[in-house]
Amino acid sequence: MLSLFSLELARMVATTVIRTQGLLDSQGRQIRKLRLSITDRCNLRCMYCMPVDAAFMPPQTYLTPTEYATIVAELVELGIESVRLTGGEPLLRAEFAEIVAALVAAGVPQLSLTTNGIRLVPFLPLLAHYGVRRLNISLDSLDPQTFAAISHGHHLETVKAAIATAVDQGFQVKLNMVVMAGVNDHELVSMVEYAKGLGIEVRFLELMRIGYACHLGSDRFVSAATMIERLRQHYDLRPVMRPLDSTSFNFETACGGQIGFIASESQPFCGHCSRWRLSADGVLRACLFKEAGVSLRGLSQRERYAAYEQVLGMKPSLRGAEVHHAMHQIGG
Ligand SMILES: Nc1nc2c(ncn2[C@@H]2O[C@H](COP(=O)(O)OP(=O)(O)OP(=O)(O)O)[C@@H](O)[C@H]2O)c(=O)[nH]1
Ligand SMILES: C[S@@+](CC[C@H](N)C(=O)[O-])C[C@H]1O[C@@H](n2cnc3c(N)ncnc32)[C@H](O)[C@@H]1O
Ligand code: SF4
Ligand code: SF4
Repeated sequence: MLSLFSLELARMVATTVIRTQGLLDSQGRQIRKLRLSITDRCNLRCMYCMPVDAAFMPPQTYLTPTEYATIVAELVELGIESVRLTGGEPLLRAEFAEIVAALVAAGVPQLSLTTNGIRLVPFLPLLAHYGVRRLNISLDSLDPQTFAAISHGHHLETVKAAIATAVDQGFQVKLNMVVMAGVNDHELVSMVEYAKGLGIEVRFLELMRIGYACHLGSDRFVSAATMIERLRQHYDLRPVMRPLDSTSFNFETACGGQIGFIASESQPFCGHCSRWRLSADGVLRACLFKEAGVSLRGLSQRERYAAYEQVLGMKPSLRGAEVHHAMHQIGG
């Protein structure tokens, strides 16, 4: 009886702390960004993300739009300032429009989207209506055959058309390209030129050792330092100031255009990490590279606040070397 009482008391003290201090962890990292995966399914099969015969969660395990809104409203109250919808491919989620509407109604200050772009164009009016202006679009190659070899889909023209339309309509678009040796690393300059032509930022991602990517040999890896060295042969790169918790570090070129690098392998950015992740089936995680998380499904409000407190203590100081859970299930 006494121990139950002590447990309850500890829970009350803990939740009082997050209610007053917000989501500040013991290493001084303030959690202010949430990556929200709304499905683990995808219409592509990128060679570093999932196998062709990938297994998916049953859709009935997904949180509902109302459940997302309830959780996100609580997290906004605790200091979450921005929510990025991701997946899997978020635009495949049947209730996408309802989720966006529910999140906006829940008071999310900034809502953004990471997508492969295939189904983007019909959603642009909805996104504009709800003020979702920041779109990160994945584009790993400008060559149709390489694009298909990486993604197992023949959608290069559709994605390029979606990028052009979104830019035309005033969305703030950033491109994400995962760079792999002997696959697409010869396209760094052409990607910079393509982005420059559209007046948008391109970010080159190091291949991370997560989930299905662990089956790729280390000889596929290209470090940001190598990419920069190659790009410096073509451009004068000037460093640009970025927020401390930015995933990328950026440069601008003398001829305009920003180039960023997401160097999670060679230069992990955990010291200032401000992100949590919520998977489509409701598991809240403190870190992309940690299997462990806490399921929020079916919890009462009091239990959820205790779960937030628990997750606050789960972010490592540094990421592990690799992790085997699937990127598309965690919310990449
Ligand atoms: N290790 C690690 N990688 C991350 C983290 N957040 C994002 N990334 C990597 O960066 C990639 C691109 O992220 P995006 O979805 O474009 O979003 P972002 O860069 O976090 O967001 P913005 O800064 O708002 O553009 C992800 O797919 C991951 O590969 C993180 O917290 N840890
Ligand atoms: C998992 S996807 C989800 C959103 C959407 N389907 C897309 O591709 O933009 C988010 C981002 O994760 C990146 N990604 C996935 N696996 C990765 C890996 N092993 N290393 C680096 N980036 C990876 C993708 O390139 C993409 O930019
Ligand atoms: S990276 Fe995105 S588009 Fe590619 S398979 Fe994974 S979820 Fe799909
Ligand atoms: S590896 Fe984990 S702690 Fe490090 S930046 Fe990514 S999510 Fe944050």
